[in-house]
Amino acid sequence: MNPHHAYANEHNATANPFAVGSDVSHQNTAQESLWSTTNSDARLHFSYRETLLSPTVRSVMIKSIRDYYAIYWLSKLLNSLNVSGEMVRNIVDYAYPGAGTVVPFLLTLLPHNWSQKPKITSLAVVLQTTSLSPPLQTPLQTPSPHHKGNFKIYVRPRPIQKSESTSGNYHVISTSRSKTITLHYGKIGRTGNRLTTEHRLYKFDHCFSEDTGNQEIGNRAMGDMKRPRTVICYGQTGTGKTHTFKGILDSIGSRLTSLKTEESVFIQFYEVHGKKCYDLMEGRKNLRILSDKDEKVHAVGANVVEFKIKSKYSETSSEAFERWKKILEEPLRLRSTQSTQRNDVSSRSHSIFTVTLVNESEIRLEKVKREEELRLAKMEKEMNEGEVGCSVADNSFGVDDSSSEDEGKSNYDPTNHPAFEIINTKIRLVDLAGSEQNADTGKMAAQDHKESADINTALMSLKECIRKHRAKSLSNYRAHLLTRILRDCFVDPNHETMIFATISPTTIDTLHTLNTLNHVAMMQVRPSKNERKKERVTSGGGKVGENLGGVITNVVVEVPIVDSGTFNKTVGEWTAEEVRGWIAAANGGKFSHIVLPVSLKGEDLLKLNETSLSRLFDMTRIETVARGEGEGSTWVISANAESGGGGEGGDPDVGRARQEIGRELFQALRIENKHIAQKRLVQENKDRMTGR
Ligand SMILES: Nc1ncnc2c1ncn2[C@@H]1O[C@H](COP(=O)(O)OP(=O)(O)OP(=O)(O)O)[C@@H](O)[C@H]1O
Repeated sequence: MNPHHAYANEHNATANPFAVGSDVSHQNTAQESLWSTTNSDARLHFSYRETLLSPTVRSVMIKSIRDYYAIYWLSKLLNSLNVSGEMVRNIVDYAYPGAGTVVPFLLTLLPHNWSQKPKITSLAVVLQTTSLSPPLQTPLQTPSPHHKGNFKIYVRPRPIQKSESTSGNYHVISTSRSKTITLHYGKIGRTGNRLTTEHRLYKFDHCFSEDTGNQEIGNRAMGDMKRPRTVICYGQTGTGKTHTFKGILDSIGSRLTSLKTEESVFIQFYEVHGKKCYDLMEGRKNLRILSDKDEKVHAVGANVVEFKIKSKYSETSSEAFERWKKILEEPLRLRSTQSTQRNDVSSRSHSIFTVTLVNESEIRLEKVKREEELRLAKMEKEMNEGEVGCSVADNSFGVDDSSSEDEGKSNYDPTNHPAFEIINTKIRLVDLAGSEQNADTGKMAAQDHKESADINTALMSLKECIRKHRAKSLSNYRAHLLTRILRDCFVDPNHETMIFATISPTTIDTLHTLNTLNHVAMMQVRPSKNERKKERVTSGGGKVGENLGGVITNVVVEVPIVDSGTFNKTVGEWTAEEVRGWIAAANGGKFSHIVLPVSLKGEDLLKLNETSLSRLFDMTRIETVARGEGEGSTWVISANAESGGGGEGGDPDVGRARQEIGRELFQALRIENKHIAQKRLVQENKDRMTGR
């Protein structure tokens, strides 16, 4: 938004959608009612995103990210020169947050033939471009994640989309050396005049770059296919879980169909939606998930489709691969999707695909063994005549998801089910439902909220199970249907689990990305005994404990958000137009409803005290008119001034509100003035040192 747009006068009244004097309070009401259907967090998120996208904050934020890298490079270079730590600190202190200017300055100081000079020159180039290049960064003090055993965590950011960049989004993440990822988490203070940027460095088993293709992802997920494994795609809606899932499906297919064998694999594909389960291989038929006496989970009645790796010996790999794709076409289409605000085709269910590689001779052996067991059991029963067989309650997850010890066991005999015939290797691929947050749920109905809550519960259970398992304590996988299905991951030491956390690189998704990274970071670190007693980690914007396995460089920069190059003068030097521009954007737009006389300059403003400032404008509900004749009017009023005029003898509440605004305006002006004066001083010092 151009800050000047907030100022309206009679001449541009028709061009401005908020015409002079028109009452737009109904728009506020509509917005309020939308917000009232959700909770206060949503409001917070909306305003957070909008603020980060505003042009002024955007440029300060991008500069802050670049400065971070500039400082990093700078200290690295100076270190390589064996410059003393004190010197590095002094230079960095001096330069920050204007590291963009310190690079050319450094060039003037360094000898012409200095070997590192080209590097510094290229840094200057980096700083001049708008897109950020990933830094060659090593974590300064990253605690290495504990040995992760069978769990691996990968992070995959998706590329920024065209629509996102055209709406002013920019990168807030960067990956480096395949192991670390940095999230630049900007926070605007309540006054709107302070930006705090946290640069959070996380370390994982692998961090892919945005341009990594699905083939590389698939290869990583498949490994040598020798051990049973579960690959889980986890992340916020719209970050590429399904894209990754489909890529891995293709990789499995292409790996299998490259084999020269007429053997078969068996495929199951179903989805879990709330407490219901549907077979994607058979027209979304209702399924029941039951545990057998060994607590192995089975999708009872699920269609198990046989896929012959080569239908005949002469079939080529690409023909076989086409058959593979064909088999999966319908189930992929059938996946339950529903429109949300974030992603038009958003998965609101967990999809579970399994492929089982079967060794026929072992199947036969297993069958014979089972039949023998059944025969013996039958004989025993007949011998104990009169004794009633133990019938355990049906525990279809579709009906009951309680978590007692006996639950889930049934008299269902898995040997009759082909899914039981898991002999060699089983590959399970899970596309989790998107972790939708309240911020995205402005349009959600009550049913959707319930669905969202269930998804979040499932994801929390998953995280907890992984943590518990890694801490070698018992995982409560019975806590949720999803974790029951994934039971192998928590009980079978031979089972490998890989989590592909997908994230969005953009500003608007910062809070979600933070959430995803924090969660997967929590999964990767085995909690110590002490930590288990005293859990210090909170998610989202809260404080993050060291056990996240990441490093947080918390850099606080006070930035006069309004003064981002539009004018670099002290308040006393502002023209009337600059005054209006500042008023429109200062303190997060808090004064944008104020209309000052058009001729009021910066020096006039500084002469006014709090009371005189508050008398400059009149606050009535419908229309706010500046004091001077024909000097303009405005369309919205202070949140504090609900009714009536604020003039002498008017509503005392409005009078107080007006005084309050006057006081805040007075303070904001002084803070702004101080910022600009400080900045000017720093610049003068630099000029003096460089002899300009
Ligand atoms: N790595 C990537 N490269 C290119 N495009 C991608 C990548 N990841 C995601 N996309 C694109 O982003 C969009 C959203 O991706 P996708 O549907 O896979 O997200 P999702 O996380 O599965 O969302 P949901 O949870 O709502 O299903 C799609 O148009 C997809 O093609």
